[in-house]
Amino acid sequence: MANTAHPPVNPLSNLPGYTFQKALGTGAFGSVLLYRRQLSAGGPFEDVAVKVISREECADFNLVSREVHSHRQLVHPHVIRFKRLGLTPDRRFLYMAMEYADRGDLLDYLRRRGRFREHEARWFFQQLVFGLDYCHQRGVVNRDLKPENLLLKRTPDARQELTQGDLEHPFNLHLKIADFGLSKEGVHSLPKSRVGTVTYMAPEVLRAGPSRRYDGHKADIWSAGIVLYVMLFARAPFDDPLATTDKARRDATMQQILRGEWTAPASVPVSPECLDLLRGILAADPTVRLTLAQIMAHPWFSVGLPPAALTMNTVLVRQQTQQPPPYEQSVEEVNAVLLEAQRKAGGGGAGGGVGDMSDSGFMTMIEDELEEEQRRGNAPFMVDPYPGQAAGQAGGRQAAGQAAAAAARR
Ligand SMILES: Nc1ncnc2c1ncn2[C@@H]1O[C@H](COP(=O)(O)OP(=O)(O)OP(=O)(O)O)[C@@H](O)[C@H]1O
Repeated sequence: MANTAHPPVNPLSNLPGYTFQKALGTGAFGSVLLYRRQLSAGGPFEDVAVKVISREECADFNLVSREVHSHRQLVHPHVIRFKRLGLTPDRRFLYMAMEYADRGDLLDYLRRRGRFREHEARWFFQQLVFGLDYCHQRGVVNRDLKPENLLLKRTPDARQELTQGDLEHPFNLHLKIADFGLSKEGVHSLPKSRVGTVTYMAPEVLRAGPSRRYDGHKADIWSAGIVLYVMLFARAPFDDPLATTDKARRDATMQQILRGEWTAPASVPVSPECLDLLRGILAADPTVRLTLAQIMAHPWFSVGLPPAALTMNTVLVRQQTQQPPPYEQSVEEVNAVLLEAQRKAGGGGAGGGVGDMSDSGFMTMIEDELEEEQRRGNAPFMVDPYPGQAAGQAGGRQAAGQAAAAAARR
């Protein structure tokens, strides 16, 4: 698709306090850029990752609104923190400033380092599960968990001796869930997530359609299980690497997922407890799949965790519900930006309104994206985005618990 509204190199050039550093990457809908910003006049600086979304190409502001409001209220050590939504000085782009994860994503790290040892995989998996459980308790499902969307950030107390060349040791890294779906249906007409890998999708997601619903929480748990498998074995449980085209590979992968049959490579030694957990998570039938509470109670998962880590999320959610954490922008300010973006862009997508979003209404804002797609007559995920086209044209365990427990106290 012609990108008629490609952002300039430095779209915030006239925004006081923001200094461009470098481009971080490009997603389905726009760019992500690194900025250094001054928090107050003469005050300290911080690095922020800034997502830039073209207003012209944004087809559904309602969806953007929901994603922004979801992300904004997630305040957790294992979730990328949302900071601010605004319009660029030229008014052509929405920008979203977020916490910057300075060590790239889990996929890149895995590629460079090779498969993790079991205790290293557990370190990251514990963080993923804590972050995911928090999101679910706050009423937010992710539906796009994959190593590319799990970002890494050097821990403040990282130990120099744990670096390996230019690679940090896993125990120096905190995992943070990113990407709350801004790239999905509505923001761009051909979302990359639909085109991209099906590797992390649960069988019930592949089967979903207008008359077949699925539970997004269970689907997230499946995806987390695939992430664990990939960390342990550096390959996906469902795949056909010998397929000759991308489409054939995707089709074969989907069939394998639907059959729900997977094995662990015999060449990689993994403990029986770990395999038992994987079997519980990668159960094709979502009704027998382990819940997050069951995962957290599993002997393989809980190794090295202080008891407080396991109750942290409940405490945190209770505290945040009673007294919302200090957000940089009020809900009214965010809504004003969204309304402004929508108005000038000529009305935006279906429904349009953003006025029903409030802090108190947040907990009722549970996953209804599927419903929305169904209303629009889309059968998500079973759709081949390129019908009739050839493929290729489309262009320290203890520390985890301590971090968790410390966050619970904050
Ligand atoms: N908060 C962040 N800190 C550091 N890097 C980030 C941050 N957010 C995104 N990035 C990086 O920017 C790039 C683009 O991210 P983005 O989320 O837009 O796209 P994507 O995940 O590749 O695709 P899609 O959004 O379609 O799933 C990725 O390489 C990602 O790792």
